Amino acid sequence: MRVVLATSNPGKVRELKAGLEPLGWTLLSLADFPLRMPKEEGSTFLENALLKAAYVARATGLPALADDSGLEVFALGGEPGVYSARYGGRETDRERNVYLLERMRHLKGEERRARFVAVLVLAYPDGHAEAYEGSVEGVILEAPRGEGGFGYDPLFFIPEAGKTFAEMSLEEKARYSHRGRALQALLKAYEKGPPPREISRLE
Ligand SMILES: Nc1ncnc2c1ncn2[C@H]1C[C@H](O)[C@@H](COP(=O)(O)OP(=O)(O)OP(=O)(O)O)O1
Ligand SMILES: [Mg+2]
Repeated sequence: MRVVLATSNPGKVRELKAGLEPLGWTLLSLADFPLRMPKEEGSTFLENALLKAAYVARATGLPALADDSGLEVFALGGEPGVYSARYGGRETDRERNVYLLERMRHLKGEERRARFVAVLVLAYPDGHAEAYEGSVEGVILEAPRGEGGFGYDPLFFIPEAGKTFAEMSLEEKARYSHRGRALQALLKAYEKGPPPREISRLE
């Protein structure tokens, strides 16, 4: 199967390519189809992922896989959530990390718990779409650690691993991460070919 990765985020492309390898799909990207992507105006990760995947599937005539994901800090009522990519209007990952630390300055210990959520939507040109979700809990450190990954990875610490996502290899991050878990769900659904449509159609 030929599938277009409907993301402009190089960090996501890297993780999706590695995670989908067992399926043997031919993966294309937005570099192969220069499209102007729709505004992500949904109020949930699912809505935004569906918006992106459905748009690219229609525009290319090929199945398309989109990822919408974000960080939810419990003590901040789920911030930054669906605003993770533009938190505080900050333009770069580094600036958004600084902004998040600022917002969390008053929070100590258990109050720094957070989760990462990823929703993958695989949309087909005929309008059929499927969603796969993954999440992981961790703690937001008081200073960044590690050079790998992207986004809030240098601040997101997994106690069980004793590392942030930015200190993990691609393989190790895939085992723990929200996106890795969503990919595992997709892989399981597709291990014997496309799953029956009636159980996976999005309304
Ligand atoms: N321009 C924007 N303004 C406000 N919020 C945004 C904007 N773009 C994305 N978001 C929100 C939607 C998502 O839930 C969250 C994380 O962004 P997300 O779209 O997953 O990452 P991304 O934009 O880096 O990759 P992608 O190319 O896959 O869309 O931030
Ligand atoms: Mg986006």
